[in-house]
Amino acid sequence: MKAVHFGAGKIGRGFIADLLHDTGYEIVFVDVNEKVNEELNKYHNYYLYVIEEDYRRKEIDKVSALSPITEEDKVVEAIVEADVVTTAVLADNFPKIAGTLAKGLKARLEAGKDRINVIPCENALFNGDLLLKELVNTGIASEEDFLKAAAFPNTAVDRMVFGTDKDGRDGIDIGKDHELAVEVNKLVDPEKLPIDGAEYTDNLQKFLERKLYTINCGHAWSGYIGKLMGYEIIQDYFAVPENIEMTREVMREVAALMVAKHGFTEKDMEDYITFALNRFCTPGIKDTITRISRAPIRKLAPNDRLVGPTVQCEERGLKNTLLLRGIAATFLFDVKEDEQSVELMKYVEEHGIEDAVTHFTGIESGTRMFDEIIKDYNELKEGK
Ligand SMILES: NC(=O)c1ccc[n+]([C@@H]2O[C@H](COP(=O)([O-])OP(=O)(O)OC[C@H]3O[C@@H](n4cnc5c(N)ncnc54)[C@H](O)[C@@H]3O)[C@@H](O)[C@H]2O)c1
Ligand SMILES: O=P(O)(O)OC[C@@H](O)[C@@H](O)[C@H](O)[C@H](O)CO
Repeated sequence: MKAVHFGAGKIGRGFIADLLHDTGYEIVFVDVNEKVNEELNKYHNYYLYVIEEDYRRKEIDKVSALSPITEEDKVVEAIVEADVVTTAVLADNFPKIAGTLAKGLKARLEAGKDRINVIPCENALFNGDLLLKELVNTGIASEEDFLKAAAFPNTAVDRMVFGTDKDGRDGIDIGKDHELAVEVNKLVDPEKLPIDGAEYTDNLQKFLERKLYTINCGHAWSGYIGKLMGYEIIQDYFAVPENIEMTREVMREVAALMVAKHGFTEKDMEDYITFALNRFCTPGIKDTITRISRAPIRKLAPNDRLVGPTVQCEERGLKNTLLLRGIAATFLFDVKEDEQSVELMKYVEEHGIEDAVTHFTGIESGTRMFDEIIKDYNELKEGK
């Protein structure tokens, strides 16, 4: 069996390819990073190291890599021959992979190939729908044709993964726990599950929102607030018990929403928060705030991890005080190496914070939430 996977980064190699490999697929990675591609093509294997098992080494073999820039024809051929396609490139990069993927799917149709599962593994609500939209935007085929060629289930993706240099090779440290939840009803054949070790659900939104709005929200929130407190490594922030409690409180705001909206029990949510915080504090790992809070414009989108739960709490009359403060802190995330941070800072400078809040979050001026964000922003800016 053959898999084509876009994005040989940390989640790509450290999680998705791990599951694909254990399912029995040979994996062709498609990545723009020539150095990673060279190493994959030189050794046809790489290593993962399981953090909680004293960094036990696990080999992933039968791999190769192609560049979508210099070898697009070969990528298209590989898609034609593939049994499954997956992605982990960051959802912001969907427009960049869409052209090549669209050509591959069109070629499958022309070759009379069976419908294939295209499974995006990105932190974004409804990532399958988003990817399909980008494919249609290429104009290479119609939505109807793409749906004839492939199924695009939405997913939720969760694993700790960190790049590492060990044994003179580029490897990945991985957490033992993981979750790849896939919308089963959108698969080509819900009876034929394409990836072992994934979970298949017909109520993805429930699990997706719990993950994105609790783990990723708590994570990003801690990064934005932590950076203003002077931290660079998130484990240093979590080394202080008061900080853990502050993050627990913001996650509890989300938990109340998950209980009200999705019917999780309060205990389910308390356990989930504890699980998440324990993971954030795993001894021996170092995760930078610039990574966990990366791409702030994506993270400020109306249905993403910060604004999504904040607005839904407001609509249900639930507390969102800390969530609002986290949104305000995001507008102060000033990191020169992060393209979206640079764009965000420039927008605020040119248009003012009031305009920026509505522009990026969709929260209108004249609302209580808007006023709170502006108040918090001004306080945080003055170092209060
Ligand atoms: N890192 C985590 O802990 C984690 C956990 C769960 C989910 N995620 C999600 O997984 C996805 C990948 O994140 P990551 O941490 O692996 O990022 P990463 O930066 O390590 O990997 C992304 C990879 O995509 C490649 N890429 C970018 N543009 C491309 C293009 N046009 N064509 C082909 N390849 C391209 C990059 O070169 C890189 O190798 C994201 O959506 C992220 O939100 C990450
Ligand atoms: O990948 P992002 O930028 O959407 O979010 C950053 C982190 O919160 C995220 O990568 C987590 O570490 C991961 O989702 C845990 O499974």
